[in-house]
Amino acid sequence: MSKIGIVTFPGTLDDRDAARAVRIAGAEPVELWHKDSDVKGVDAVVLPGGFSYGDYLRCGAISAQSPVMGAVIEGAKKGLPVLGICNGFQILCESHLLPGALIRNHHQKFICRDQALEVVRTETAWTGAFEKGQRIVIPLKNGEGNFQATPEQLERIEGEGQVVFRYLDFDPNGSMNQIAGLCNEAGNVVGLMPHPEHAVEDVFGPESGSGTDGLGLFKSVLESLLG
Ligand SMILES: NC(=O)CC[C@H](N)C(=O)O
Repeated sequence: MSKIGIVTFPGTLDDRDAARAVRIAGAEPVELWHKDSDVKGVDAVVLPGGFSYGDYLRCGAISAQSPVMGAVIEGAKKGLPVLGICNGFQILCESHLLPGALIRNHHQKFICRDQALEVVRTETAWTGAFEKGQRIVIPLKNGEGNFQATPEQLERIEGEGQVVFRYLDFDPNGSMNQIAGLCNEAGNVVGLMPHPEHAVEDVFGPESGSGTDGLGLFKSVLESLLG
């Protein structure tokens, strides 16, 4: 059975839901702690959402310097699949595994809603089980989800096809080009602001969409690990 590491930083909130999503998808979750200096031989890593280090300095900035991130960065460069969800996406940008930055929502408020997304890119370790252009609905909950990049970075992101998800119907935070999620050039590292781990069971998932649209990310990585 594939093993997926879930990293807990001080202030992480969604590690248990991420572990549950991994289990429902059919893999074994492995607890990783921010002080770990290796990733215990896992097949993939999830950086879950939350408020690591109380969002001090900038969301994800302190976590990006933790020992475990040294190992995650090293693994990611060799092709280890890594998924950053919300605060995890912020950590990936702060670690420079993904380009750009997440800043305060343009309306300056924390937002919590079921959000429609377009799956723009399916050639990644985490989205292969979706159809290109598929519409999915998963929860979104953050204060700093506004994706910004320099004009050169944005041109490169769009030119290389690194946009994985875009917001549909409603602009929740002012992100450039409605970008909700990105991948690195190789496609093994994916970060997104909305929370797929909260849409993996009928009874708890959003009322619109299938309710379990988030499961596709976790199923996708297992398929990609099988090759
Ligand atoms: N749900 C989350 O992971 C929130 C991330 C971060 N603390 C923010 O508010 O933007």
